[in-house]
Amino acid sequence: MTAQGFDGVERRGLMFVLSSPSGAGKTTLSRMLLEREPGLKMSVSATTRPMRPGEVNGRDYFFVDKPKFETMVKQGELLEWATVFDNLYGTPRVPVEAALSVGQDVLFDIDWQGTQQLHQKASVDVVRVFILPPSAADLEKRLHTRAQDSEEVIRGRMNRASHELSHWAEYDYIVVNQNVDDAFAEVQSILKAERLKRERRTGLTEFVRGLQRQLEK
Ligand SMILES: Nc1nc2c(ncn2[C@@H]2O[C@H](COP(=O)(O)OP(=O)(O)O)[C@@H](O)[C@H]2O)c(=O)[nH]1
Ligand SMILES: Nc1ncnc2c1ncn2[C@@H]1O[C@H](COP(=O)(O)OP(=O)(O)O)[C@@H](O)[C@H]1O
Repeated sequence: MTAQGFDGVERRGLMFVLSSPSGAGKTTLSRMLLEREPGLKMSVSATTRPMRPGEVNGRDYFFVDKPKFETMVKQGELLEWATVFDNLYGTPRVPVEAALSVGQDVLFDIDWQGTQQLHQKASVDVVRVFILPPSAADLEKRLHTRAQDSEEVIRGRMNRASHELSHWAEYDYIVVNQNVDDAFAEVQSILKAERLKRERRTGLTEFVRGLQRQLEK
């Protein structure tokens, strides 16, 4: 599980988690990260929720029915899974392990339940970021401008937001998404700094030994 840093020092891949109340901006920030950060691969979840306009099966989610999802759970195909808004969501295990094994970092857009499960399994490799909206009014406005859900679904998402918010303290970093470019810069800085953490940089001992050999010549 090693990646090569820009400086040539090997390190372990990391699992970068973005969570937030629905509508706070996870999807937007994830897309920006994937566009600008080479070496980062999105984990595409499986879900039983209906596809929204503009979504693509296999890109945004693997859209499956409930029996298929339950089979995936039984066969141990999911790294974590949870019920959110009456639908089932889960992370397929194989693509994540494959990406980490070739030295890529993996980005997850999952809720607090999935984040807890991932952290229990791989704590040192998991970086947890929680995105907050600047206000409840902004959150509601964003859910409306996204124009992908019915009034009833939006009401449900707003009702759940306060419950989701209550899990903020289980995360390593908190970003308020007021201006999207500022929030993106903050999320990107977290990723860059986490990639440099000593304990992930498995190649450091060898690198420093090489430096010492050069100095002793
Ligand atoms: N535990 C878990 N949660 C997921 C997974 N995929 C998506 N979610 C979460 O499910 C919630 C609903 O996602 P979605 O229906 O796409 O609506 P969104 O909130 O507008 O992104 C969000 O909080 C996602 O982070 C997953 O694989 N596992
Ligand atoms: N900082 C921001 N300011 C204004 N609108 C935003 C901002 N960030 C995201 N949005 C918009 O809010 C809506 C919800 O964002 P989205 O990324 O889908 O949220 P989530 O994935 O957390 O549900 C989208 O229409 C998106 O374009």
